[in-house]
Amino acid sequence: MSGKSNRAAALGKIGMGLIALVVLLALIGPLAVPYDAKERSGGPLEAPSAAHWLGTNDIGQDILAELVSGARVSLTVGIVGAVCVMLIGAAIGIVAGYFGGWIDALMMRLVDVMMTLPFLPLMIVIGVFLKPSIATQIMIISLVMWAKVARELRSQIMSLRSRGSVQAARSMGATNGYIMRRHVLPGVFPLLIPQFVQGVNAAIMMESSLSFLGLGDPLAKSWGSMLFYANARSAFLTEAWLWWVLPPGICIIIVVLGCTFVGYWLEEKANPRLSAYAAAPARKKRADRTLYARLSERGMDNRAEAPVLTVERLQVTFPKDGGIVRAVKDFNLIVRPGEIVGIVGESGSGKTTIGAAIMQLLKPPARVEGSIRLKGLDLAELSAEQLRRLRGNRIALIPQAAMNALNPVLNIRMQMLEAIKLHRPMKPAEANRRIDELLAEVGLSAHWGAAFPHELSGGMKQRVIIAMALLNEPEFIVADEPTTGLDVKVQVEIVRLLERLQRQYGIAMIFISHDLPLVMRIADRMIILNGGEAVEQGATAELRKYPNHPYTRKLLEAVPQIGPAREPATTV
Ligand SMILES: Nc1ncnc2c1ncn2[C@@H]1O[C@H](COP(=O)(O)OP(=O)(O)OP(=O)(O)O)[C@@H](O)[C@H]1O
Repeated sequence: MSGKSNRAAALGKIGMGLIALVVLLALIGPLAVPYDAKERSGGPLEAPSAAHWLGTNDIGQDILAELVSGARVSLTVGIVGAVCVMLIGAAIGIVAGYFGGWIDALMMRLVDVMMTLPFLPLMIVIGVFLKPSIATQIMIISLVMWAKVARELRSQIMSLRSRGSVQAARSMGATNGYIMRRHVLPGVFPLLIPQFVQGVNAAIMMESSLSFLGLGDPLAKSWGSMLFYANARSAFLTEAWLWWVLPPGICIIIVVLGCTFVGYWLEEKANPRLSAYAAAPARKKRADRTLYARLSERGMDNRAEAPVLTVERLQVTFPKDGGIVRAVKDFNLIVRPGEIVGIVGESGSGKTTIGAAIMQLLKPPARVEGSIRLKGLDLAELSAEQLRRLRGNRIALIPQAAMNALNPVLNIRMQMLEAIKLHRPMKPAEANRRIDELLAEVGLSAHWGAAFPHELSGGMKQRVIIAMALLNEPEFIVADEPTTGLDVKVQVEIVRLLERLQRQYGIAMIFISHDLPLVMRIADRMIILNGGEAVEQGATAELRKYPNHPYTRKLLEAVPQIGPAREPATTV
């Protein structure tokens, strides 16, 4: 967990402690009969005598009782006020953001008007007009605060509405009610909680201000009304302020600080990207050090480094119709640290078979010959248990069809938790933090962890698969057609994401695809495969400029437009 998240959690605990203190005060409130300052003579307030504090003088009540009673009023107005604000603001924000068009235009103009109205005169006019009471205070608080909530939620809903999964659900004939329930509301719900806490905070402040202005219920003792009476009876001018101004002031500060800390913590929890982004530079630095800084320190490029993966004379055959299919013929491959090697070839050329052979996933009757070494470790010699420990841990696969790779009956977080548990014992809290961090890395907010695969668009599922592949920080990744079935825009997003993460973590990777332009975007080196045979290989830029083999030339000619090739990793 990042330092920032630690800080947020610590502040959250302090905040909850402060709020618990005030709630305790509010709970014992009924036991304390408030001292009725109104009944006292209209003269200046005094500092209480010792007898007063001991409850032995004729007033018979003390400031403490008033403070305790005030906690009830302030909390009630704060919570009820915030509930009203959230209900009005959320209803208007969600409807405007979801339906858009003229409904949105109309509602947002109303929001604009509300936000430009001068707050203080409005409060005084309404308060005087409706007569001071708790109900009036709640009404003023709701009226003044809903517009901000509506505006923030509207923008969230607009971004959720445009997500691929919502579009897909709509294209499958899902009703507005279904989309709202399954896609939109689950997306905004985590944001409502921190907003509510902040709302309570603001409402308590506003209640104090209203009461201080004399717009509070004259019969209900609140901290604000204590300040009102303190002001009205000159306590601010005498030493009595210490007793009549400081205690309610401190109570207000305690509850406001408590809500602010809890709100901050909840916001971090609802949006782990806030902390993930803060943590990102440290992570990058570490990856840079392991890969690029290390290389420049030695004055060597990565071609001089020991390969992460070495494949020598790989042959794969399948029995078919009494004969055999030679799916891979005499294939050689070297992948060095931090390198992406693209394997390109048309359908049936043997790409997936090579990936499966590297992952040791081919079973008889498939026949595999040759050697596959991960940092010198001969994978063919490992036992089934050793291989199990290796897969998903030191080497990971990003499979072709993300839709089939995810378990439809488990939510994303459960699947990611299982992937971690398979390889390393981790406390649930730590594992969950790792999951949130990885989801944020692939551009998904933490609440998607609770989603089931069918709730995710193809691109989102592929992001989840990428996050799962990275969970245990593998040294090597086989990305087998990781963009199949995705539209062109999402394909580019996924490739950029893979490239960023690969650079960030310094992982070696093979990127398998039939899509030559896509491979050229990401790969440092490429291998052109035809009929199970590597017909040509070389640095991407070289191969593009000077293709030797007729098949490579044919493939290049078939590409209408090619984007700039990725610079080799060695030039960094
Ligand atoms: N389990 C199997 N049994 C028999 N033949 C197989 C098997 N798996 C693959 N092959 C054959 O091996 C050859 C290479 O298949 P492979 O799936 O590796 O190609 P590919 O380049 O990945 O194709 P695509 O891009 O369509 O996935 C094909 O001729 C295929 O028919």
